[in-house]
Amino acid sequence: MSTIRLKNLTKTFYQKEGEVSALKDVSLEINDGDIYGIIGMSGAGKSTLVRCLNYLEKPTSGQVYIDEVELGSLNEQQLRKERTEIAMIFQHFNLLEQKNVIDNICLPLLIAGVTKKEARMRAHQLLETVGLSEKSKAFPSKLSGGQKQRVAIARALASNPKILLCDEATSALDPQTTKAILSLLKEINKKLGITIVIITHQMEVVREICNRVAIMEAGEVKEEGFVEAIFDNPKSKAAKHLIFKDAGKEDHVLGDEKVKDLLKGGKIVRIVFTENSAFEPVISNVILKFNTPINILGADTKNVGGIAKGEMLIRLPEDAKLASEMSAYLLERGLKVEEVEADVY
Ligand SMILES: Nc1ncnc2c1ncn2[C@@H]1O[C@H](COP(=O)(O)OP(=O)(O)OP(=O)(O)O)[C@@H](O)[C@H]1O
Repeated sequence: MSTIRLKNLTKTFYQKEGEVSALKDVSLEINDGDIYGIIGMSGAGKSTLVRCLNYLEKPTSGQVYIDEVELGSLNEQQLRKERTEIAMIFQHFNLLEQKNVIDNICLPLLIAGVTKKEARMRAHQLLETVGLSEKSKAFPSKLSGGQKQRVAIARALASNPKILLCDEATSALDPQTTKAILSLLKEINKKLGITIVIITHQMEVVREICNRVAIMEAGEVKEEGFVEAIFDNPKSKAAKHLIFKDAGKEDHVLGDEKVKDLLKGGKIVRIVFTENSAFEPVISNVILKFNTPINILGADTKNVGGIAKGEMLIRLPEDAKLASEMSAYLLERGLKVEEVEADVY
């Protein structure tokens, strides 16, 4: 297990066309055993952050501490050693196509000086851990995306890392395979006690397995904290944006154009229910009490860190007084009610 501390990290790329500030004063603390999500839209700086985290990219300023060792203070050899404790998996798996599964997993062990016999034994154990024993002799071209990622995870675990960095590791996978890989990562985190950092642009990935999350936009961390707290009550525009997009996703009620149309009418609010409250009585009661229909735009239940949460998007009537009375009524019933502003989308 391992603690990661980023302190006032900046990274500026100097190019002919000008400077790009990919990271601006990023400070984060990732605790032992966390499954920590770093989420943001394309260009937010996620990949730069993760490359700075293991010093594949040297930050322009600021410090990276792994278990209180500052990576900037290490020489090349020490840094290489430290890096063996930080493994990484990628969106496109990065397996060697000309080597079979077992040889792909053996490779980092052989490079580290482990004997061939030992490496093969360990590789077979790792294949079992990732549930792919029957594919030991297959070549990557014969594997599905999910199977390739399992091999990549086994290879990453070969060096007994303290930290596993996952850079968009499920972005190329279908939803069902994504779930299976995320549940494997969760198991690895629990059983082997490895701290996991997940870089993603998908809120559902964060919801599914992360305990904490940092939301990035334009090189900055806009919001950071426990996933459940941010899901219930997002404060920054960046968090609201990601959560709102996620809310409309599963029932396909809200396509992009449709949302823009809907935002033209009365206020849209997002309501979050816990396990102990149900959608229906509250919504029926509000309709009965105010004798006014409300438009339900989408509703579903989501798994937030293992807890079932209900979520609903409704449009309140255009009459501002009535809308605010309805909001107040919902709030009084202990629901989280949050207005979705047009500029959040
Ligand atoms: N080597 C580089 N040279 C110049 N600019 C770079 C370099 N790497 C990244 N950038 C710029 O830094 C910014 C952040 O990029 P980064 O790849 O970290 O974002 P990201 O959040 O990972 O995006 P994506 O999800 O699209 O990969 C972008 O404006 C990008 O163009």
